[in-house]
Amino acid sequence: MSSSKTASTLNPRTTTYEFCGPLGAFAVSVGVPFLLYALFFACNETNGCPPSDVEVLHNFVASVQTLEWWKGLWDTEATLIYFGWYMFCVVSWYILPGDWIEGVTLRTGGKKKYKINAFSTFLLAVGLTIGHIYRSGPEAFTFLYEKWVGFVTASLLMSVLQAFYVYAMSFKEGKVLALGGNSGNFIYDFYIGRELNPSIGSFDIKSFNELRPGLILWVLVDISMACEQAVRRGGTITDSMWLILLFQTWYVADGLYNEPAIFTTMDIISDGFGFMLSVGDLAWVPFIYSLQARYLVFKPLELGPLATAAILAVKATGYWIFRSANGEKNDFRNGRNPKNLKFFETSSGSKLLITGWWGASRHPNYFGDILMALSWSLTTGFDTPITYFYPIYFGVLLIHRQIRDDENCERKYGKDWEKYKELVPYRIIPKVY
Ligand SMILES: NC(=O)C1=CN([C@@H]2O[C@H](COP(=O)(O)OP(=O)(O)OC[C@H]3O[C@@H](n4cnc5c(N)ncnc54)[C@H](OP(=O)(O)O)[C@@H]3O)[C@@H](O)[C@H]2O)C=CC1
Ligand SMILES: CC(C)=CCC[C@@H](C)[C@H]1CC=C2C3=C(CC[C@@]21C)[C@@]1(C)CC[C@H](O)C(C)(C)[C@@H]1CC3
Repeated sequence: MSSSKTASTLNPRTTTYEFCGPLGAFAVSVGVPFLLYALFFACNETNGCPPSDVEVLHNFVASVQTLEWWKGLWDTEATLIYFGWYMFCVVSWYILPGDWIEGVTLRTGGKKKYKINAFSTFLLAVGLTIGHIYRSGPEAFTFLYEKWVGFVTASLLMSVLQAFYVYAMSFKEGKVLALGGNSGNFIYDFYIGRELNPSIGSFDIKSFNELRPGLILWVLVDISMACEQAVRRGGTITDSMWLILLFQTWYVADGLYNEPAIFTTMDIISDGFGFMLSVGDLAWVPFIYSLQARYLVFKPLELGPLATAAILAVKATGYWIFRSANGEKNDFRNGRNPKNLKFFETSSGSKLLITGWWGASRHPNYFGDILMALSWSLTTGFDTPITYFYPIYFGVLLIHRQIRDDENCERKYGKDWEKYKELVPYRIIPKVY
């Protein structure tokens, strides 16, 4: 077989588009950076959240027309700190000890190996931060609040640079491309991700970005918001700030502690690494997911014991569903079945769970995740719809993800997937959707 024939068998052309094709890919690529800035300018202490005054809006539109305003998006110090932070994560990956574990079997028949030390990187980063605050006071860690826009720009710059790098490197010989990212259309492939697992030596770029620089930064951003609130309130923070700090730190710590579970997710198994994931991991997660904490800096809120208990109940229910569902699947995919769950065997040889959480709906983990997202927004009360952006976006993302995953599974399992759908008819919320 000629080498070009081998390449086309291994990496077939993508013939169907997701995200409404190149136009949709272009819209999201422009829309995500736009939203990152828009959610800051539409929700901050100077303009309000949302700006209520027509004059504020008018002044804002006028200032955008000046060069000075555009220059304000750039902050050299923030950029240097951000790139330093990224290097800290890379060096931690390299020097901190960790087991090397195998991911799932790739379509080439091989398996990739990943170093498991995301949780220790998290402990190191948070430990150093808390030590710094303890020594120098909360005012020493408010710079993420003060230089917000500069950090957003820096993270966008890093996302764009990485997306171009992986796109260019994907043309080197012998690369395994994502089945959905090889359309030949630059805009689409750049966005979706052309190469399945871009890496530099044993350093896997996709899983590294998904778990470390953005996810851990999100917790540091929340800590910085709590510090800013503490400075303003003479050293104390509100119960709502404690809650958001606890919830989101828990969510991140849980994801990192269960690092091996990420190797059975859709992003790692079937999606390529392109602008969608680079900007999602590096900019969107730390600077959009922390919106509630940033809001609570300038709108401090004491919830009281009843509201706190109710919000805790929503969070705990969501977490219980999310963790047990992800645990059941991860155990099962790694050859364990401690709960003795029933399954059916597909003709591809792979098995699908049909009892336990995966018998209640086809994506029970999404349901738990949405409940947790809702609990985070509830900590901000009901004065503005803007802090509810996250659960709304997340609902849309997960519904879209469920459709994409259903299509992937249909391709993988053919008629068996139809049978599975009859056995498990609900998509996300058991008995409802
Ligand atoms: N916070 C955030 O912003 C986001 C969080 N997430 C979270 O990430 C996690 C991973 O999500 P994602 O990868 O999309 O989806 P899942 O973890 O649900 O994984 C989907 C895969 O699971 C396998 N599977 C499906 N049904 C069964 C079954 N019955 N038994 C065994 N295996 C089955 C299939 O792969 P195969 O059969 O090939 O193994 C399928 O492709 C979720 O918890 C989600 O909530 C996701 C996106 C954003
Ligand atoms: C349009 C746009 C900005 C898309 C990007 C989506 C990304 C933000 C998400 C895609 C999948 C994600 C996952 C997590 C964070 C968000 C992104 C990157 C995750 C790391 C969060 C923590 C969880 O425990 C998780 C490990 C299960 C999860 C994996 C998927």
